[in-house]
Amino acid sequence: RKHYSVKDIPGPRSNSYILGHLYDLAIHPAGVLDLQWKAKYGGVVRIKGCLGEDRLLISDPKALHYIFNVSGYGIIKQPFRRELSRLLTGRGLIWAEGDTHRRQRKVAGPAFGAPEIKALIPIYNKCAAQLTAKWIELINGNQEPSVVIDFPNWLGRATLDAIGIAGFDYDFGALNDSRNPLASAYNNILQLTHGHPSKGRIFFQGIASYIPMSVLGFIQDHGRSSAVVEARKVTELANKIAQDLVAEKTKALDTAKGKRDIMSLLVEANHNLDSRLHLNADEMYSHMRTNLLAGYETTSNTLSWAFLELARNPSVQTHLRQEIRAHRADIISRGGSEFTFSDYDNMPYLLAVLKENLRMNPVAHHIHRETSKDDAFPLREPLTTLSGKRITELHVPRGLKFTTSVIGYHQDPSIWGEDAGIFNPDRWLQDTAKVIPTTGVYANLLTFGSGVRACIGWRFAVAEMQAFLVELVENFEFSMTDSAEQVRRDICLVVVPVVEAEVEKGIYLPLKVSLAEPE
Ligand code: HEM
Repeated sequence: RKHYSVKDIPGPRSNSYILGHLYDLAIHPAGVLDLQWKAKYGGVVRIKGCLGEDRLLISDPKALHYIFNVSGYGIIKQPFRRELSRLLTGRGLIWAEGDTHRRQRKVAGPAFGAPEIKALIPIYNKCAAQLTAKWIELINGNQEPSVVIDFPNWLGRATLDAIGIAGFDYDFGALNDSRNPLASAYNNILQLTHGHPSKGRIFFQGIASYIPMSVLGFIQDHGRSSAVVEARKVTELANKIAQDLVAEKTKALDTAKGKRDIMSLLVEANHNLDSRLHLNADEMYSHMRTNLLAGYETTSNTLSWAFLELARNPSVQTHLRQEIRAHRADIISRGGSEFTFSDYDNMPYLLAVLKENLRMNPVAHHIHRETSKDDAFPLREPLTTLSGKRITELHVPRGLKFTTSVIGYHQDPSIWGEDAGIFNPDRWLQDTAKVIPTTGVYANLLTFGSGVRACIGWRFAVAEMQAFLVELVENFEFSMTDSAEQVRRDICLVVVPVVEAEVEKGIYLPLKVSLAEPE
């Protein structure tokens, strides 16, 4: 065990024995400490958990490649985090580990392939067009030529509708304020359950791995704290709706074929499988809750950050609008009316803006893991230990908790160039954009994770974001407001915009929106 220790790895001092760096990491804007520490200590930093526990914060590309793409199920999710996730998502993909995960993924994966997502494009286009119609109404009803729009609120409702219809053939009616109980339940669920963590909650999470799973499970199933009670209510409601949807889709198997939503495809795939692979009823309901939670606020907040970047960079906005209009003219000239999957994929500047936003604004800025055995992480940058040894391989003990720093990796100048900290879509149009592939399922980025546990919905999210960007940038111009100038990146499971002087508003990003001038 002597050789498998991280005690000799340099890192910042902690001022709190009880909370280590966990509280600092939770209250600082996302990524700030990661970048400071990376600049000082390099791609592997020793940080403190609760009660003096040693952990690591890792952004070294070779180590990340090993963790995500080589180790397979040898590196696991932290068990207490899986148990906490069970409360909101049940025993679905986010919770599952090892063979159970492999089996679930095999059944669920095919519904997220490229042809399946291609078929969903008209749904995303329609949801984006509905949002446009609403904003035009607001602008027309206003004396000024522009209105101030709270982006996460509007994009949240539009993307909830999109995932409802494309994911389950279920209409939340969120854009139309239909007061659907499930929509209200999921609206801001993350802020309710993960926002403004107290020191007590951080300490609880820090030591949760020492609490037996059965006790943790009991707290979740019977606890009285408002976050836990609310999460149980949401679960009950979502399970009931999932039950009805699965029943309806199972019935539809014998009659009307042809539904292409993710859940219908899953029900169909499950039906055709032999019983060893089968998802049971509980797993099917969990799958719906998992996709709702994993696919909704991630997408809407990523889009909110994209529009902030566009408002800050008017020339990027203009360039993108020109590309969209040229493509629109093409589509009309060939007798079409809508953007298709291949239109979106043949718009280099759109892709550059999308990727640059995913690089600068990864909403899952930390991905947490644990070693399941004594292990060795290879390093790209040799590291000098506290005792003066120079190492190119890091021996880590079994049970070590560590965090991969997505922002640290995304802003590594040795990969992305000296201007790695700046939003610059043009980098994706240059040859240097073909950087040596390191890790990630999309664009060499870790925004969607990588390896066996990579985001199952990344194609879904990319296509959906393309549809919203194209529709909204074609129709509107976006500019900054005083509040938007003070936006900071708060951590609420995902990274969300919060206005410094208006914290009480929660997730909030007001931008000025006016009709785009015709060409
Ligand atoms: C911009 C939008 C999105 C981002 C940034 C994102 C990010 C991520 C990341 C980083 C992971 C890996 C977590 C880990 O390794 O611990 C993940 C997993 C997952 N995501 Fe996404 N996601 C997005 C959209 C979606 C959508 C639209 C869906 C479904 C419709 C979805 C479903 C899932 C599921 C089910 C998992 C768990 C996969 C597994 O463990 O096998 N995500 N996502």
